[in-house]
Amino acid sequence: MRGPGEFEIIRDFFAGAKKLSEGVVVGIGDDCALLKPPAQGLLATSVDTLVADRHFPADADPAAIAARALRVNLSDLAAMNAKPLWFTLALTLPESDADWLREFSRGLLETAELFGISLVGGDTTRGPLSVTIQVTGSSKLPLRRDGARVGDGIYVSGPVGAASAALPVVLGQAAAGHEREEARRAYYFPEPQLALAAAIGELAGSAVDISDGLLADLGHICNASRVSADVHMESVPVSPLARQLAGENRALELAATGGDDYQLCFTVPEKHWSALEKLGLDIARIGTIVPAEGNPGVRSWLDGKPWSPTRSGYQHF
Ligand SMILES: Nc1ncnc2c1ncn2[C@@H]1O[C@H](COP(=O)(O)OP(=O)(O)O)[C@@H](O)[C@H]1O
Ligand SMILES: Cc1ncc(C[n+]2csc(CCOP(=O)(O)OP(=O)(O)O)c2C)c(N)n1
Ligand SMILES: [Mg+2]
Repeated sequence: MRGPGEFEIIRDFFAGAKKLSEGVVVGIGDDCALLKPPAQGLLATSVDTLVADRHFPADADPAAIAARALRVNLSDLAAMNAKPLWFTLALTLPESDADWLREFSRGLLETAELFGISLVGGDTTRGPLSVTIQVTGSSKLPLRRDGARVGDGIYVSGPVGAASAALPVVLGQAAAGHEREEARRAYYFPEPQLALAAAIGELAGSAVDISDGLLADLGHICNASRVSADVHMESVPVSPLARQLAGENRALELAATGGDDYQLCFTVPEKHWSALEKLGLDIARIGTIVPAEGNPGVRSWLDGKPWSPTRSGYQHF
């Protein structure tokens, strides 16, 4: 049976999100969306493409693919301390499959509702499966990568290593007993750290979300801020799931370089440390910003000795 055509796909699976939300003057259906920015703050915009078998298994549950695609984009808004407003979806499909589309749009629109962001447009094309989402938010107190200063504390928002330890389970290459569901959640449903970003907005000097790996993404803060970082690996909150799935040693490697966790890494100047502590957040101090002395970079230590992971963070090329 022939699946729905391009315009039926848009009408039946995505235009249902048309209910006008804040600032949407024209949503799905015209050549552009027309949007009214909030009176205060700056607009924050970011785009991430997820490619089948590169970012998610092609045969994954479509609702989970959609959830992950929107969540990783929301994570970029969190990294800048921006409140989600609107998003667009560019969907490339190898074929038109109504059952797949129904599940995909359900996962997408449920996630959108959960995080208070509205779908305002997109593009639907035929080709190898990929999902591109562009998000827009607004920020009154943006957190940038270039705001780290010598002496700042370096923090992570929560456990790292879970999603990359979960990958072999998700791909069906490793057996998992009772951890299977937790592994699926870690990989497909990363938690965008929007509330945490709002809480630290006035205290943090810089932030980045951890997509490629903790040390690699902290390296982006160092480069942008022209500083270096000392990271004490024994302070890194290694995910218990990563420990169970990968064992102690490999879990530390995955926590340092695995990526896909979408926790935030951020820096806080000393004058704000006591205010940060008073917030009572479940975060971990993992190191200190130090002078670049030539090349900005991240140095990691374990029990006082230099420690290097056996691989670097994720790079496409
Ligand atoms: N093809 C491109 N054209 C223009 N800017 C790009 C392109 N690819 C990435 N960038 C920009 O380079 C920076 C780093 O990109 P990336 O590592 O993908 O960021 P993130 O990890 O936050 O998604 C971002 O500011 C992004 O917008
Ligand atoms: C099937 C599959 N294989 C491997 C990975 C691991 N992986 C792929 S891309 C990536 C890094 C994050 O993606 P990227 O496109 O670099 O996002 P950005 O840093 O631009 O936000 C990781 C850890 C995965 N998520 N899924
Ligand atoms: Mg990347």
